[in-house]
Amino acid sequence: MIFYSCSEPNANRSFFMKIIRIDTMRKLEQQAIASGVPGYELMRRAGEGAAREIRAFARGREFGRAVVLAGRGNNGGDALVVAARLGLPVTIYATGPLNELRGEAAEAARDLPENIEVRVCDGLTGRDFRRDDLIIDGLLGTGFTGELRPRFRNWIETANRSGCPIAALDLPSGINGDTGKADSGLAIRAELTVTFGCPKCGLFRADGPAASGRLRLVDIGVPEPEESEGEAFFAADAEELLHRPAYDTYKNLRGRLLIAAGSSDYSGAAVLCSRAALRAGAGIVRLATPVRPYAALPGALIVREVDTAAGSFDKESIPALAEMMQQSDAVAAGSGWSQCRGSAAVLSALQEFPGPLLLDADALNTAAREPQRWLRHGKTVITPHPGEAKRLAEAFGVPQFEDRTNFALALAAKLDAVTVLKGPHTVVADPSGRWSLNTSGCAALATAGSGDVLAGIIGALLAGNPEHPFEMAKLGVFLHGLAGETGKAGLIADDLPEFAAEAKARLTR
Ligand SMILES: NC(=O)C1=CN([C@@H]2O[C@H](COP(=O)(O)OP(=O)(O)OC[C@H]3O[C@@H](n4cnc5c(N)ncnc54)[C@H](O)[C@@H]3O)[C@@H](O)[C@H]2O)[C@@H](O)CC1
Ligand SMILES: [K+]
Repeated sequence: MIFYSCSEPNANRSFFMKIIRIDTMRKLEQQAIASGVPGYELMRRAGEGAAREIRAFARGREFGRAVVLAGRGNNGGDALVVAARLGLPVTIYATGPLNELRGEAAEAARDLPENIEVRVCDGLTGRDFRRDDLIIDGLLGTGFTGELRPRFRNWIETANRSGCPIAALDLPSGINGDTGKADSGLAIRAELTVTFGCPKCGLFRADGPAASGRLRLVDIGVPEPEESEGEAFFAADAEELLHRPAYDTYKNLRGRLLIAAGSSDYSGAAVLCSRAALRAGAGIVRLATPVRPYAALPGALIVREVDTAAGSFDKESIPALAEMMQQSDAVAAGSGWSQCRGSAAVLSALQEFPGPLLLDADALNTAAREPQRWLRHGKTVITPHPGEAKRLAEAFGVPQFEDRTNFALALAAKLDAVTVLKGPHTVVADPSGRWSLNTSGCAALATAGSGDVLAGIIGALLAGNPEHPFEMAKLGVFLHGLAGETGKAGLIADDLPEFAAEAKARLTR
């Protein structure tokens, strides 16, 4: 309808989001070179793309200098390309003389502008970094094997200890690209990792997520991989899903969302969820809530206080909800509910909604309390954090796999619901067996109310595009992650809806 221009999502639409192993990446590079793209051209694309992403990362932050750590392999070659394009004063710390580099890296060294300072260093100390430095990690990429050599331990430890933000190229140095393990117990801790061609498995496994931070992907023009270890969701995927609404659209067409949220204890959750839904582009948002919140409500919101006996949704709320469901394209429920004896009956009533239903927070805890009442078949999105997922698993007899992807898939299959298992690289799993890992976001999202905002964003997307809950859940999680990234120090959940709207606007064609 609004966001999605195709009638059916194409499972093979964006090959570049396939997560692959290192040997597959090497094969793709060789294929690209064999088809006539020079190796140095691939490196140039990688470096230029990384510089673009790093400039975006640095925008609004006051870096005085970029310190580029360059190893002797092609990861170091990428770093030299980046150094020339950052638009910041640059100092390169190289592990060896640049005139000893080979292959594409030697070509990058040849093209390095002469005015860039290069220091060949054995070891680094804290004095080699300034407070306002941005560090670029081009020490080790996919060629890293075995134990870190002592000199690299010193470089990585010193960079991590400097307190300066680090942007890693392709992989955080020290992380095994396949297993994600920091085999020597040490790896660069990056805030941003810009990876090239296809995302590597190691970014999503073991120590990889904590070491790599938010991820960006640069398309360097390698062919589509045949092998894949899974899917990851990047900006290009969001761009594909987001389209400007038609000029002659109207509010009903942009999606009508009913939010059933809040209680006398948690009235703010209803406000966060509603605000997020409005900012995410729902045409009409109606809030059903037991208690009028203290916090200021957006004027655009339609609010109805529902009857309850105890200040949280119960049997008495059902007639109002049923009436409001008839005016809605999607329903999002559970944020700030708190639980009472009557909430199970409310959940049963909501499950009769024929369109997409998103269930969050205490709606999920309610389902876990009375699993025998679960009626839904399809068109459901659940957004559990790990604690809620555990309760659901116990109630519904779902094996609690340690691997989060398998766990989310098992929940999705059992409940016949798109499952958004929240955490670093949130997993979105579809009952069909498809799954995707999110790549946006940062620690700032681990804050009270963040989940209420996520529920509102996905709810709005579902209302606008009810036929594609899996795609809309992935998109909503991605936008929510970007919103967290744009936050300044002291970000709170109240800031997220506006930031999510800005992120969406940047990605909308
Ligand atoms: N080949 C290509 O076409 C492209 C490669 N690209 C870049 O090239 C990288 C791969 O390049 P390389 O294969 O040259 O490998 P890397 O540059 O990742 O690593 C090789 C270097 O690491 C050293 N090394 C390996 N294990 C070590 C250890 N345990 N301790 C310390 N040093 C160690 C090696 O001696 C060598 O100097 C990718 O990660 C990516 O950044 C990109 O430029 C895109 C195109
Ligand atoms: K690196």
